[in-house]
Amino acid sequence: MTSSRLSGFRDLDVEGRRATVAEQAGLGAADLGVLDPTRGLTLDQADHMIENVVGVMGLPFGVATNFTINGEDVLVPMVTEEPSVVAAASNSARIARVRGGFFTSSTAPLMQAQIQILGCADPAGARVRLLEAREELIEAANAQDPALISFGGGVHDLVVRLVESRAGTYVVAHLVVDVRDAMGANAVNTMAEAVAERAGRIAGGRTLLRILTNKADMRLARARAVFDSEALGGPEVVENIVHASALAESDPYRAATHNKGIMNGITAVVLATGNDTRAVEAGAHSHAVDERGRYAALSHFEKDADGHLTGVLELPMPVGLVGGATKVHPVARAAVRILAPPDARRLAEVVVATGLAQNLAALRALATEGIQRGHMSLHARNVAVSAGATGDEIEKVVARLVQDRAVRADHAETVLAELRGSSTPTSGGTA
Ligand SMILES: CC(C)(COP(=O)([O-])OP(=O)([O-])OC[C@H]1O[C@@H](n2cnc3c(N)ncnc32)[C@H](O)[C@@H]1OP(=O)([O-])[O-])[C@@H](O)C(=O)NCCC(=O)NCCSC(=O)C[C@@](C)(O)CC(=O)[O-]
Ligand SMILES: NC(=O)C1=CN([C@@H]2O[C@H](COP(=O)(O)OP(=O)(O)OC[C@H]3O[C@@H](n4cnc5c(N)ncnc54)[C@H](OP(=O)(O)O)[C@@H]3O)[C@@H](O)[C@H]2O)C=CC1
Repeated sequence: MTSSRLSGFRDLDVEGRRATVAEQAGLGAADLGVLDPTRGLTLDQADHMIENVVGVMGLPFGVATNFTINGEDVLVPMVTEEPSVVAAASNSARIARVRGGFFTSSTAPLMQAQIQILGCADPAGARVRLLEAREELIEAANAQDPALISFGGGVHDLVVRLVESRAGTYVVAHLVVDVRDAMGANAVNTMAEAVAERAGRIAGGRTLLRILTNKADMRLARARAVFDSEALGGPEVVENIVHASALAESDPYRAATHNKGIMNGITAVVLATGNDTRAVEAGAHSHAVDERGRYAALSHFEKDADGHLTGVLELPMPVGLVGGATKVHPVARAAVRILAPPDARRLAEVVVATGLAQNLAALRALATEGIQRGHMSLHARNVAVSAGATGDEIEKVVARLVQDRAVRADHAETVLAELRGSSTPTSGGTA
């Protein structure tokens, strides 16, 4: 990647943008041909992915510009139905660049599978017996996935917890598995199922659930950035964003929306790369519960000693490069080619950096002019099209809706009727 700072990129047509991305990412133009809606996922491929297939649904695939992560420029592929998300991520990344962009780190890719054991007469004793059998259980689990072992992964540890419930005490054994470049659900579930019966016998109970936990708190990725005070709009903006962050750290009503803003970025990259959005979302929301049991903001913003804004975001990021839809979906493969991450950890870090960028853009808008001007002026295109505008009419209707500060379907229909020289408003989408 030569540069992600692509001035004027948004003003190109789709073909022009695609050629620019291919050039910047060092790809041949044909590599991104699958992004053409007529050449993406085929019905036959879809029919092999899920059940009862009757079609394929398209979603917009964009790239966020301006990202520098650990000193390297990268174009970030994003799939989302929501207007202003890609613009917002690009906008924040542009501001972050002033002070070096995003800096990221991550833990080893450790996923955990749980084995629930019921009816142990002596749960404390069962726990210790299981820990005594650690080597035997790890060896049996590792035997399930020689490929993973050959890549340097495999079971890393055995942890045993006692969980009190309204139905009694459960002994819950966790296989902690280094899944390397996989998301890892299938790999760890296979291992848990293979050793569960033996674990139950050692514990003196009956095994029930054998499944990974989506609270992937041993597989964390982090991003931080310094957002220049002047580029943000001055010291007052920094102050206001700190207050916005503080409210989200203390008030679950605000935290839910704050975190939704983060997930605008995260889910878009996870989806673009064919990863499991629900697994990432479940992990994120479980991580948002703080040590006092309260749901809180995932990110934190502070003013640094020089008066600039620092932002940090850390959360579980179970994304892979080798399994699931990432491997079979042609568009997901194109997204991975654009990003070219050397491994799944790097992909996880890019996802979290995008989440932080997305969060900052929304907070900056909220802490200054409000969300509606920037968001609604991009949303206005949807409204214009829903009202029936086509071709050149779309931009003309958008301009009027924004100018009149009335991004509404009824107003779009009135404006469209005026443009067409008719006094009767069009009725949505039928023109
Ligand atoms: C929308 C902007 C970016 C406009 O911001 P602006 O300052 O009017 O834009 P600008 O024209 O000055 O451009 C600034 C940069 O933004 C990018 N940009 C700007 N426009 C485009 C575009 N059309 N296409 C592509 N990129 C665009 C682009 O990078 C550009 O720089 P350049 O690279 O061109 O030199 C700004 O108002 C913003 O960041 N708003 C936040 C929008 C947002 O967060 N949307 C998410 C939906 S709202 C929501 O779901 C979550 C929320 C808000 O509730 C979360 C929360 O409460 O915390
Ligand atoms: N609760 C949840 O989140 C659940 C999620 N899922 C789904 O599971 C899927 C992901 O499972 P996952 O285990 O990642 O997928 P896969 O089983 O498709 O891929 C993992 C396998 O890929 C092989 N592999 C090849 N190269 C590598 C490498 N470099 N690093 C690691 N493994 C490598 C390994 O062995 P080998 O070659 O022997 O295959 C490994 O076991 C997703 O589709 C997800 O939706 C499923 C159940 C529950």
